[in-house]
Amino acid sequence: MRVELTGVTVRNIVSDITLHASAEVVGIVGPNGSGKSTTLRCVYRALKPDAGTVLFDGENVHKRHDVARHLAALTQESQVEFDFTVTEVVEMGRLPHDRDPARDARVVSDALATVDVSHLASRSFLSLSGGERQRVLIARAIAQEPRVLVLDEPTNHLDIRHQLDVLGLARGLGITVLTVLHDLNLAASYCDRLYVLDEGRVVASGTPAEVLVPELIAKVFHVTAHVVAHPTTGVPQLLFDQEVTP
Ligand SMILES: Nc1ncnc2c1ncn2[C@@H]1O[C@H](COP(=O)(O)OP(=O)(O)OP(=O)(O)O)[C@@H](O)[C@H]1O
Repeated sequence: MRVELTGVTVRNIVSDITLHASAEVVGIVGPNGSGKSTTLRCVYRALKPDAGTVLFDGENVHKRHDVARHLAALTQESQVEFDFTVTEVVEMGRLPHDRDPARDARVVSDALATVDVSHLASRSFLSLSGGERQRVLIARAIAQEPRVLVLDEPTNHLDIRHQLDVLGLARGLGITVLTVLHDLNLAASYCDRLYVLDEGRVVASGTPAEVLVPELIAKVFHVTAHVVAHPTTGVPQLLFDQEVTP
C-alpha cells in the first residue's frame, strides 16, 4: 500500500512535510523535538493535519473506512492499561478482521513465536519488562497482518539482538513500513530510504548513503561523524567524535 504525505502541516510543529513510502522500509530520523512523532501521528490518524493530505493508495486516510484493517501502529502511546495476558494483547491485533477462530489462533501463535515471546503467552502483560512489552506490542502489530506498519522508535527498550531481530522482521514483511529511529546506524542498515527532519521540516531525503553524510549530520545533529563501510555488508555506518559541534 502506498502512503503519501503532501504538504502536511500541524500548527507550528511540522510544516509542509512531503514524503512517500511504498512496499519498502522508510525511516524518519532527526533530533529530539524535530516533529517525527507528530508526522507519524498524522499517518495513523491520531492527528488531523491543519493543511496537507495523507493518502493511502491515493485515498484520503481520513475518508477511508478500512484503515484500521490495513494499518498497524506501534507508537509512543501504545499502552495496555488493563491486566491482559500476553496472548490476549496479541489477539487484539485480530479485532479489525472477520473472526476465524482457527486462523486467528494460528496467526497469534506465529506472531508470538516470531518476536520470541511464546514463553510469555500466559503471563500478565503488566508484569513484563520494558523490552518484553515492546516485543509483545510488535507481535500484536504483526498479528494484525497490516499492509502499512507505522513504528515510532520500535527498538526502544530492546537489547541489541532484539533490535536487529525486530528491524529485520519489519523489513522481511515486504509491506510499507514507516519508522522513526534514533539510531542512525540501524536506520542505515534497515531502511531503504530516509527522511531527515529538523525543526519540523524535511531537510534531506534519499538512500542512507545519500543522506547520512558528515555535512548533514553536523548541520542537523551538531556532532562530527565519520562514515565507514560496514566490513561485511558495505552499508554506511557512522562513527562519532565525542565533542559536540556548536
Ligand atoms: N500537543 C502538543 N502541543 C504543543 N506542542 C507539542 C505537542 N505535540 C508535540 N509538541 C512539540 O512539538 C515538537 C515536536 O514533537 P514530536 O514529538 O513530534 O518530536 P520528535 O521528533 O518525535 O521528538 P523526540 O525525538 O524527542 O521523540 C516538540 O517540541 C514537542 O514539544
